[in-house]
Formats: sequence, structure tokens, C-alpha cells
Amino acid sequence: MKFTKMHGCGNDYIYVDGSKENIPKNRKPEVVRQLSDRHFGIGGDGVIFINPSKEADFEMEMYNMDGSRAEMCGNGIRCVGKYVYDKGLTDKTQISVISCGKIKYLTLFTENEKVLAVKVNMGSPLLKAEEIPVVAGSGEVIGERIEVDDKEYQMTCVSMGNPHAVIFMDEIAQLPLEKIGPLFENHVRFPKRTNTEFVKVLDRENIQMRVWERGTGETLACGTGACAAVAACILNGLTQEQVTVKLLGGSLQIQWDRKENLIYMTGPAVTVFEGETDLTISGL
Ligand SMILES: N[C@H](CCC[C@H](N)C(=O)O)C(=O)O
Repeated sequence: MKFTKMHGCGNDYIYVDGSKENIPKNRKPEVVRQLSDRHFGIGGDGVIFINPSKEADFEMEMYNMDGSRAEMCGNGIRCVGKYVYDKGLTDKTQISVISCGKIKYLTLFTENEKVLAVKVNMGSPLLKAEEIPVVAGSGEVIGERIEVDDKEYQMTCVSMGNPHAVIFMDEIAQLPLEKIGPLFENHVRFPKRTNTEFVKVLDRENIQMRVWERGTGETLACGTGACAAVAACILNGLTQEQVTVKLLGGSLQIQWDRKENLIYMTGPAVTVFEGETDLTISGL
């Protein structure tokens, strides 16, 4: 099976042309776990299959490292844009990509025939408890108390197609994410689990963020998480609409255009290497 290893701000996935590989859907979670293993496989935060689509230019089928399917992936969709343009699957610099029934629109920024960065219209944030989903009454979930490991936190919840709990903190560098991350991820109040962003607001235009991702653990960046974090900042009156989100693996430019109620994410996409693997090697 041929694959391309790519990353967006260090959030790295294994990209596979779904039109050329026909792995049965029911085997994909196990294949994803094996390929994502950083010792026995290729290594990555998960696997993204790029498929033909009738509803959009391409389909993104995204799996976390644990084999779970996710509705949306911000760093991933930017790399999908780079993949299809650099491989000549499209010559357009404005393309659409569908994931779990939702279409996103991408603008590809190129240099010497290669995509360097991508701007994505990530759509409108979903803010009602039942849309996240989170158990927290009905209506918006802003500054809601949640108890984790006998400590009380305040969360603001946002869905970008996938669930996010955003926690504002004065310091995030020393946070024991390995300990509290899984407790948030699997908290009983999140019927579909959750991604959790720990955010330090630097000023009205800049924030710093660490993230514990559903199905993967701490990653160097999370595109949907950066969008959710900026939405939460604005809902709490902490920043302006255009924010630079500083993540462990790099920075993303996020804007929530409140008039249009659309969130735009702009950031890099990088190809690391191409490869080929024989699924039988790892005993699949
Ligand atoms: N772990 C996420 C999917 C990947 C999101 C992230 N890598 C991004 O760039 O948005 C979830 O299960 O919802």
C-alpha cells in the first residue's frame, strides 16, 4: 500500500489514496492502529484516506490513532488540499472537501507548483449542549463547571463537527496532560468523548494552547481545537475575532467572522516522505 506522510504544525497523519487501496471498512480501525504505531508501524497521529466524491471535489475519511473515526480534522484537511494539488489530482486552487456529510471550502496558496499553506472555511461553530454533545442542560455551554480528578474546572464547549471542551488557565506548560487528558476525554458528560484544549490567553490577539485529542492523546497541534479555542475566547470576551493560536508544533491563524458566523483557519501543510508498506508485514 502506497502512503504519504504529512503534517500540519506537527500533527502528523498517514495519507492514503482511497481510490487505489480497497481496505474493507470493517478492517480500517485495526489497519489504522497498526499503521499509526510509532514503533511497529509507520507512525502517526492517525490515518486519512482521500476518496473520490460525488458531493465535493474529494472526500476526507479521517481516523484517530486508536482507530476511531472523527467527523473533522483541521490540520488534516489542509494536508488533503496539498496532497491533491501536488499530486496533480486537481489543478484548482479553490477546492471542496467533504467529511462525514459536511463540505468545507479550501483556498490553496502555492509556490513553484506546490502548496505551502491553506485557508479553510471551517463553517459555523455549534454551541448548544446537545450539538457538542455534552450533558449540561440546553443552550450554550460557557464557563460550565466540571469536576475532574477531584479538581473543579470551568469549560466552554464548542463543536467544529467534532466535540471540544476549552479550559482557560493561567499556566499550561506544567499541566499533567497524561493524567488529566484521558479523564476529560472519557468523562461521563461527553457521550461521544471529547477533545480538550487548555488555553492561556496572552493578549487580545494571541493565545497559547495545548491539546489532549480524543482518540490520540496529546498532539503538537489541533486545527479544529484551535478554532474551538478562539470561539471560546470570543464567547468569553477574551480576544478579538482574528487570533494567532500558538501550539507546540507551530501557529495557526484563526478568524471567527461573527457577521457571517463562519470560522476561517489558515496554516501550513507539509509533505515529509512518500512510502510503501505491505500490510502483511505487520501481520494484518
Ligand atoms: N481527534 C479529533 C480528530 C482530529 C482533530 C485534529 N487533529 C485537528 O487537526 O482538527 C477527534 O476525534 O475529534
